[in-house]
Amino acid sequence: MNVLEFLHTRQSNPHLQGNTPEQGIIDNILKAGMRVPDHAGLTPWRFTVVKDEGLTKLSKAFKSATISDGGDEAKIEKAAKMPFRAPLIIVISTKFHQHVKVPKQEQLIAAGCAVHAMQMAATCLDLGSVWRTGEMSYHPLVKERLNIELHEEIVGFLYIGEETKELPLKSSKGFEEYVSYF
Ligand SMILES: Cc1cc2nc3c(=O)[nH]c(=O)nc-3n(C[C@H](O)[C@H](O)[C@H](O)COP(=O)(O)O)c2cc1C
Repeated sequence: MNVLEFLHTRQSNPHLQGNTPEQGIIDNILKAGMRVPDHAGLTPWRFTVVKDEGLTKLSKAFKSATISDGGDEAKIEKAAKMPFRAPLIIVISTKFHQHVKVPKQEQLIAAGCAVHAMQMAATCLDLGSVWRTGEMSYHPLVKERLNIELHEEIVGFLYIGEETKELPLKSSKGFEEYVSYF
């Protein structure tokens, strides 16, 4: 498949499991995240790799956060299970810098590009992945447990693993109604 075909057909897969990807695979994914457009070269992102015992620690963080919000038993149980939906999660967060030419929003966008680049790298490495956020990504307790400062943003939890279910190729949205020429 050439790169254009790849871009035209990429899609997520939330059905993930299998072994923890080897370190070489993880490194290649992280390397793709580092290659994104970055105004003034600020590197306004941080990647936190969560695997093995880290998944249990993240589960405990999600559970504590849900308890602190007064969630019921079902919600607490659901939150605690979330990190086990894949053997590897990369948490992408911002690392905002003060810069006269680069407002925060550009730095947030660059961090988002890193998520997308890593998702595409995972696909190239024959792994499935899905970009998730949800309540837990905005929760101060979760940030604290992940050593992410409260004024930073969690841009995504990128769940990565072997695909346990092959999904049919979705049809592409047409671009015409979203495009105008000036
Ligand atoms: C910033 C962001 C946050 C997202 N958060 C979630 C999420 O919490 N849960 C979810 O099921 N999908 C979430 N998605 C959407 C999925 O990653 C995915 O793009 C969507 O299911 C469509 O599938 P596709 O990527 O195959 O087109 C998010 C996407 C983005 C860009």
